[in-house]
Amino acid sequence: MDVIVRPTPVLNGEIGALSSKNYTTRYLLVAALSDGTSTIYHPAHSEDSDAIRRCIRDLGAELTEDEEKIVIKGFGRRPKDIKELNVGNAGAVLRFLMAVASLCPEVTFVNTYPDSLGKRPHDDLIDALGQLGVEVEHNEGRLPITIRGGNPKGGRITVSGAVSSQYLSALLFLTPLLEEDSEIIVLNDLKSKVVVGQTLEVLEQAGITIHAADDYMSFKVPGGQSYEAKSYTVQGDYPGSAAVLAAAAVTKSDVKIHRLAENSRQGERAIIDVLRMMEVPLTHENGTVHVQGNGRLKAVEFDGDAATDAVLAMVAAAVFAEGTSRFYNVENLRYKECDRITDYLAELSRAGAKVEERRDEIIVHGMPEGVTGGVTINAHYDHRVIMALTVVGLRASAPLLIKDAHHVAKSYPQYFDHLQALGADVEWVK
Ligand SMILES: O=C(O)C1=C[C@@H](OP(=O)(O)O)[C@@H](O)[C@H](O)C1
Ligand SMILES: C=C(OP(=O)(O)O)C(=O)O
Repeated sequence: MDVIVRPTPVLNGEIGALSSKNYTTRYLLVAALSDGTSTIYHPAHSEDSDAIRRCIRDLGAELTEDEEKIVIKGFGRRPKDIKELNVGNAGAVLRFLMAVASLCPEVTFVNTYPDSLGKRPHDDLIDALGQLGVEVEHNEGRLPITIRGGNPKGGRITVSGAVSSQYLSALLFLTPLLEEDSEIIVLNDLKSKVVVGQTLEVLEQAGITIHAADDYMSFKVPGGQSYEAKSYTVQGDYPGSAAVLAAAAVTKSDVKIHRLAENSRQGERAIIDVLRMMEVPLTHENGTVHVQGNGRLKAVEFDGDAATDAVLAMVAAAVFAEGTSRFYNVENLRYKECDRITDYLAELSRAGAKVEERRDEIIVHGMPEGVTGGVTINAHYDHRVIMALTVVGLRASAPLLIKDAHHVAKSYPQYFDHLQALGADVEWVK
């Protein structure tokens, strides 16, 4: 399915934020790793959250769901002996479950997105699991991957954080369940460090003790722990909402998004600060962000690693700013659903934006007069590319046709419904 995005000068209205992808993944996982029955209120509904629902059910968790909540009876440290898991295109789900699979005799993760998740590297996690005595068969660090676990005991593990924080998070979920104490040492920097804060927050809520160094480069994990069964409430999602906020920032708007907690640990909360730096009129009070855009924005310089999943939306806003913006420290955007530097900038250029890439930077020469548009965009299987190009299309002279825009459902199936509700001229076409 494709989407046509037509120029839309004005956006007005209110929406509730979608539920957080990252917290939904984590709460479903810790509920599955407990022996009791947990309840998760307002879980996300998307392809990635369906993927973890499906996989933990395959591993032996019992799930019952209604409109408001999901009740999960976990499998604790004894997942079912199953042969195959399909995580769809969900990177975090794959990495977290690769660690959990080391409690199973033999599980194969199949490759259903050869051109997206199938291209992403997992070597650093494979190496770390190897140190625990887990045997991993793989295709040059990529899917399909077979894990032959059995009985890892714990101990000293080193893991590189240079490509993704998800490898470290995976080990933090696994090691408390092992018989012996573990020490995890992070080598070569740690990208997306703020997301590890979300992992630690959820582990603490699940009754797990971890001793983390302040810089998150080393951890002491007591072994023999059990996940407690609990009730959790999923907060609103900043990465997805960042795209809607960017849309409001580049138009004349009066837009409110509710359910975005001011004190959230999501790094992508920085979209608010970045839009403020761009001099977009907005307020953030009582969980509601209110943007009253006038279409005028100023260029910014920003360390994108602090808000990994909102950088594409920030860049889309910068396309219309006065001056040159620079988003630095973003190399790990290259290892996502597509290469979010080269592939994304190719699509932005096609739409008429003036952008330049470095190995770890995105540079945007702002065009307050707007871009030409009138072209077809390749989504590269990437929900965040789709959302960001939609923002650009709202302020193009001629419509953008985004091919395969249904991949937006990886994290935000209702994205185009939300934009339509705010008055955006977007339309699904076959
Ligand atoms: O732990 C997580 O849930 C995530 C970590 C981040 O990935 P990296 O650590 O690979 O940057 C983020 O981009 C991804 O959407 C979700
Ligand atoms: C990169 C993302 O997700 P994942 O790594 O879980 O596939 C994302 O949601 O933008």
